[in-house]
Amino acid sequence: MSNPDTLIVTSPPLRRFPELLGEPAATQVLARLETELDWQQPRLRLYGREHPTPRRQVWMGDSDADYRYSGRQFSPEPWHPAVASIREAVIARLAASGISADFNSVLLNRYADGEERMGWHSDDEAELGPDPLIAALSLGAERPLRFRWKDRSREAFNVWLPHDSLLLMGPGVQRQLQHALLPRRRLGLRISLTFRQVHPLP
Ligand SMILES: O=C(O)CCC(=O)C(=O)O
Ligand SMILES: [Fe+2]
Repeated sequence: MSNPDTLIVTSPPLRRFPELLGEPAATQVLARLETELDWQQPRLRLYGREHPTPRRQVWMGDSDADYRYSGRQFSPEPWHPAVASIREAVIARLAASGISADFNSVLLNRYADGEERMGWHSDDEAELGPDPLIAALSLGAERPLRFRWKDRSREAFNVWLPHDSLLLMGPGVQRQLQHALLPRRRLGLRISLTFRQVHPLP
């Protein structure tokens, strides 16, 4: 079988699929997202002080998929056609593995270099429901996503995310683990697209 996926953790399910889009499509779409999206750098409040987010991001999705992230409310941008077709490719790849998923929104993260990063968190906002399924496509520089268990007696681990790989965080991952994209030296541009299903709160 070509493109076998790697089961990193069985329970809760954490799985990496190589080559979602193939070349040259993956490299072309990276350049397109880099230039065509309106990348934002919101300021974050941390320990009572404001800091620029150490990366840029775009929140995209269906118009009713309002979302809170790091204490901020985001209204999604409309689907960019390239992102809409990536969403279809993600859903199709998961379906081919017997996983039924739908996504009404995506957070795109742009890390210009190895200094840019994302701190420890779980994607456990109420809008995502109790057991979200999140699928993350990585484009550009290969970096590790670091995972640690909320039960700190278990060992933390890295998941390396090569260009064009898809990481699936299944039910329970956000409840049991946190993840972070830690700074690393000498790395170039990376863009990740983390697809989610948001259930707007009443
Ligand atoms: O850039 C990554 O791979 C991680 C992104 C992430 O954790 C998120 O969007 O919640
Ligand atoms: Fe996350």
